Amino acid sequence: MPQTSSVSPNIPTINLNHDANTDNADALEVPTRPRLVRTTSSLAKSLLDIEPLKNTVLKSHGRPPWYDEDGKQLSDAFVIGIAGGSASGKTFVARQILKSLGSIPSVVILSQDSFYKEHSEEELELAFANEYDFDHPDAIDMPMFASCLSDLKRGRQTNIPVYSFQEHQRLPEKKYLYGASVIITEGILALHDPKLRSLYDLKIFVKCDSDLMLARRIARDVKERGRSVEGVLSQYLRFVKPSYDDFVLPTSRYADIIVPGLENTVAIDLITTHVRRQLDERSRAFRENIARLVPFGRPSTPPGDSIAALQLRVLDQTPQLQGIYTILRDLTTSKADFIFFADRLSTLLIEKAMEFLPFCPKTVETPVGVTAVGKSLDTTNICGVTILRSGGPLEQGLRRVISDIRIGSLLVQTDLKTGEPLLLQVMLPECIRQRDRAKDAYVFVLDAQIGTAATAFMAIRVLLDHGVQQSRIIFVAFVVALAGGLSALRRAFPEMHIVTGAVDGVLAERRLRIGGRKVELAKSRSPSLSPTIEKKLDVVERDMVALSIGSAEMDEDENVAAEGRKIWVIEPGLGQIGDRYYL
Ligand SMILES: Nc1ncnc2c1ncn2[C@@H]1O[C@H](COP(=O)(O)OP(=O)(O)O)[C@@H](O)[C@H]1O
Ligand SMILES: O=c1ccn([C@@H]2O[C@H](COP(=O)(O)O)[C@@H](O)[C@H]2O)c(=O)[nH]1
Repeated sequence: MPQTSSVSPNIPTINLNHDANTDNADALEVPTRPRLVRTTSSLAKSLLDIEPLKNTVLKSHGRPPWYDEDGKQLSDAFVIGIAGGSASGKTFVARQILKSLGSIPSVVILSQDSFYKEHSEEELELAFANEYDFDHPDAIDMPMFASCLSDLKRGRQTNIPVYSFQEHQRLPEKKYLYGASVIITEGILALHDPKLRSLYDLKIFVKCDSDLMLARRIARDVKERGRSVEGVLSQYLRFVKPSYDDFVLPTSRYADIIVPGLENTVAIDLITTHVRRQLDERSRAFRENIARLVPFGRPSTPPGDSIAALQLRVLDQTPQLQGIYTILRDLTTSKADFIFFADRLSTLLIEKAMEFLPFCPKTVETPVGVTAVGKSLDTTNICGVTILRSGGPLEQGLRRVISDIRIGSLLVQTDLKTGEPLLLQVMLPECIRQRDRAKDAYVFVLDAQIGTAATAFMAIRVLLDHGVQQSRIIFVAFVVALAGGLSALRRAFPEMHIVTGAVDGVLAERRLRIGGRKVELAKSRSPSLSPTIEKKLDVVERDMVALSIGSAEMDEDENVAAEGRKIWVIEPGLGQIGDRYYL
């Protein structure tokens, strides 16, 4: 008999999405504002320290765009199905694949165990007496399994059941999952159901010696699942082994690859090479493509025409509003004034955005005993989603107007190598996380500005993936650039609403030169600038860098250091609003 190994694998995974996946609504109300995101190298170190969890989206360096310039999903997630006997090493193989894939964007190991059916009192009695057959295909809710997997594969969110082996029962809570580009499904009957099989891009069967499986199962069930050796043996002889022979082993004929349950590094190398190739074929330059579609720079049509064509809801340009913008645009405005006027403006913008909400007629009795007919708003399914960090200054206005509103957040940063946006964290309010509520939700998306529109595309796509209706998304921004990605955004999402107070003409290209950790904007300055303004400019430029590269660590790529990296800046603009507000 082969020797079992007691050495646990060193697994490089970290769950950046962990908090976002909790059902803790408080965590959603007060999103954290990460100033600095850890470097890839420090991430990699932490990855080595943390045991991966099943049924959790694990991310190593963010999710690049999964949709095209029309806002449509480009490709489904890559799904691997792993079947094999109990304790054959399915989870081990899944984790090894994860480890070998290295810096893949986001992955989830979805366990078939989550889909054991709910058990009645009688069934529970049998289960605790080791007399319930958990190994028959009927024990698993295959339609629910296939439906959750299908949602995840198509990029939709899903709410999967949570199963307790100790209690032999499905728990009342559900687990929210969203955003995996690779899904590894594992379970004894993962290849049994034809509908499930049709969802896999790669089918694996882990074949292992029966004695080894039994030995491993006894060790695991006693240690982790609160069982006795006698109980495990009795269940094994009565149900596990017969079902393995009748239902599990026969599914090996559907597998693309049979992997041994021990010493399987070569097989895992082959699998990961295949998966990596498949993922490379799916990746695509998104931001570059929008720029090709609608060349950035200066607007080609008069602003009035563009505003009408783009269906922007712009605040009336009263002298009072112009006064606020003048203060906010002014480089010399103090931080205190900037915050004060940004807060004022955010309230005006949100009040305007409220026009898209469904007010209903309401009759009230006034203090003088007369009835008055008015309007009221049910705020249950109204929420906000802030794009971190620059959308934060709009939250103040939203809370002033709807005091009890739930506000979630999305952290999107620019990949320094590709210039593409990366989705790093998703923390959404409950009314979006639950599919049946998402379709009724009205969502204010808060971001300081729309320039290239790459971040806006990502935010809208996340909401649509959750089932939010496009016409119920209200994007609120302090400023938008006419000659940026706005028209592509409008073309992709014609029904969503955009509310702003300023439409600026130009989206200018700048070069960022990165030398070591020093970053400069390569735009020449007037020689007559006073030292104070020079100093201020340094701060603003540093902040612009933060705008364009987020708070991601700068890489040390030598080519980039020499040539500079291309970034886009709205002109005249307000500078880096998030940083001027917070720093
Ligand atoms: N290839 C392997 N080499 C060494 N130990 C393994 C291997 N595959 C599985 N194991 C060990 O066997 C036990 C059961 O494996 P696991 O992957 O949890 O089984 P399954 O998911 O199929 O029920 C675990 O302790 C695991 O570490
Ligand atoms: O409540 C339960 C549910 C399932 N089982 C046993 O678990 C294995 C499947 O899990 P693996 O991780 O693939 O081993 C299956 O053979 C069932 O017999 C259980 O004992 N109690």
